[in-house]
Amino acid sequence: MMAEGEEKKERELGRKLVQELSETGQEPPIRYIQRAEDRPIAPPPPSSTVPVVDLHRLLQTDGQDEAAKLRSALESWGLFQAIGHEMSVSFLDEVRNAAREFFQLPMEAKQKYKCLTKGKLEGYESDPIASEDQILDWCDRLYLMVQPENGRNLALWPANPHSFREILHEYTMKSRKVADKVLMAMAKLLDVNEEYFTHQLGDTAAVYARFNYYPCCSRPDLVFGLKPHTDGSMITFVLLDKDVEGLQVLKDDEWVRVPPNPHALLVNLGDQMEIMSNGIFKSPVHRVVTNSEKERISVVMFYALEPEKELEPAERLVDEMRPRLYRKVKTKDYLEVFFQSFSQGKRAIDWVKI
Ligand SMILES: O=C(O)CCC(=O)C(=O)O
Ligand SMILES: [Fe+2]
Repeated sequence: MMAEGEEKKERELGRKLVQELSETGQEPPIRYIQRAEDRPIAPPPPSSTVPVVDLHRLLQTDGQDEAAKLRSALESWGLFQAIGHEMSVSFLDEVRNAAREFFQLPMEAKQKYKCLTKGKLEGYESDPIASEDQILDWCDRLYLMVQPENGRNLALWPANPHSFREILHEYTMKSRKVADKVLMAMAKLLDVNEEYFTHQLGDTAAVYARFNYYPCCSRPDLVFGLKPHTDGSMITFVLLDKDVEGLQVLKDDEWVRVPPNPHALLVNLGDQMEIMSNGIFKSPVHRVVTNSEKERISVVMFYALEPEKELEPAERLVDEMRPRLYRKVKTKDYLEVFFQSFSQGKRAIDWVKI
C-alpha cells in the first residue's frame, strides 16, 4: 500500500490513471482499498441466472411469451440480456475492438482527450473525485456525449484508431433504435401510451457513451472495478467484454455474476425508469470486480432525460391502489445528487422517495 508521504506527493503532482498504477504491479494505493466490510467476496453459485429476452420474437404478433419474460425480468431483476437486436456480432466486435485499441494507445496519445474543464465529466480519465473520503474505483474511462448530435464535443472523440468516430456514430444510431423498441415494449407492459418513454427522451435526450477499461489488479479482493451502484439513466445498454467476466448484479440480496455473451446487449434500467414507472420496474444495484490476470473493457450507453425536464412517475401509474412513490424533481437536480451519492456508494433515489 502507498505510504502517507507518497500519497501526499501524488495529490500534489496530480493523479495517475489506473492503467499507470496497474503497470507498476504494486499493491493498489490506499484510496482504492474498500473498507473490510465492503470488500468483494466471490459470490456463491447463484440460485438463478440473468434472464435473456429475444427482442425479435418480442415484436412479433405472437410474442406474448417473450413479453411475459420481459415483464418478469424488469420487475424482479431490472435487467436482462437482449438478443435478437439485429446488430451483428461482427459489428459489436468492431465496437469492442475500437474501445480496446483506444486504451492500448500510448499514454501521451490518450492524454489529448482529457477534459480540462473543471466540473465537466466528459473525456478520458479515471474515477472522478466528488468527495474527500471517496474510495476510488479501479477503472479508467472515456466518457462522451453522443446525442443530441449538436452536443457532441468532437475534440474529445479519439482520432485514433482511425475508425473510432465512425464506429461510435454508427453504434449510437443502431443502439438508439434498439432503445426505442425496448422502451415501447416496456410502455406496453405498463399499459401507458406506447410512445410515453420514447417521447420523454425525444430529440433532446442526453445520451452518453462510456468506454470502461479495467486494468489488471494485483488485489481483486480489496478493490472494485466499479463499486456497487445503480445507474442514474432511464435505461442503459452495456456491451460486455467478449471473454472476461466482471459484472455482478444484486438479486434478492445475492450477488449474481453476469456471464459474457458475445451476441447479447445487456439492458439495465436506471433510476429515472424506476421513478417514471412509479417503482413497478426496478433500477438494480450492480458492481464490477477486477481480475489479477486479465484486463477488461465494456462499452456503455446511458439514455437519460434532457436535464431541464421534470422527472416524475407517469400519471397513469399513480392511483389509490398504487400511491405515488417518488416526488417530482428536475432531472439535472436529480443527477447532481446522483453523482454525489454515487461517489460515496449511496443511493440517490432515497432522496426523492415519498
Ligand atoms: O463494466 C460493466 O460491465 C458495467 C459498467 C457499469 O455498470 C457502468 O458503467 O455503469
Ligand atoms: Fe452501471
